[in-house]
Amino acid sequence: MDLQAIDLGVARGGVPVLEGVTFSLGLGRALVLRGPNGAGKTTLLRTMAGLQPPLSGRIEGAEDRIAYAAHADGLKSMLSVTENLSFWADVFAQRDIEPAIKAFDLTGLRTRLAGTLSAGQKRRLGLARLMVTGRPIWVLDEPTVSLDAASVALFADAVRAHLQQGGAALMATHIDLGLNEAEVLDVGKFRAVPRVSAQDEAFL
Ligand SMILES: Nc1ncnc2c1ncn2[C@@H]1O[C@H](COP(=O)(O)OP(=O)(O)OP(=O)(O)O)[C@@H](O)[C@H]1O
Repeated sequence: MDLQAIDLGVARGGVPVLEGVTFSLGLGRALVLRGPNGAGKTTLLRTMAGLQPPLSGRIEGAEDRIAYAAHADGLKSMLSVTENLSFWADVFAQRDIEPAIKAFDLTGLRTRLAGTLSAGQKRRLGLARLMVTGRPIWVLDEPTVSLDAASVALFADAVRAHLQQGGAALMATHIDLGLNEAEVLDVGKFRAVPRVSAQDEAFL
């Protein structure tokens, strides 16, 4: 089943940010959200991931199918790299963390406490967690922040493999990952129109 946004309205801090957002994301596909800073990409991704309710419209095909990775890595600093991944694998009733360790080049860091990793290494570990969720739809907010060119390439490979295995990815990123499969959605066209209140109309 596709992940669908249907006439979706999203708000931040009580203020409508986007409205009428409609798209469909099929398995095997990637959709990249574009738009300038503050356009509403994070707000839309958080809503799609179920972290906040929509203001209007609806979302189909999301239930228990989304793995979300945001700016904050949310790693357990006093657990090692393998312990962090095993913890997440347990949460999602998965077992094998080896493909994730390999895909994100974490082999030499297995026993390191997550709190001692560099920013880019933490990011790699945060993204590796996606693979141990077993969830088909990855929702990613600026996944390449702190990553060097080699790590961006690893990440792009992991997304490509995920799509080839029948997964899907919805992401906000300012950089081109070189994913031929990716479609682009400019959120600017869904910008919410500021409402003129009834009180203001008396002064027109
Ligand atoms: N807690 C908050 N309260 C009120 N407004 C907020 C809050 N957080 C964000 N906003 C505003 O909501 C709007 C949408 O922000 P959002 O983070 O979704 O944009 P974005 O497209 O992801 O931006 P960026 O590319 O900078 O990450 C912005 O105008 C932002 O200032």
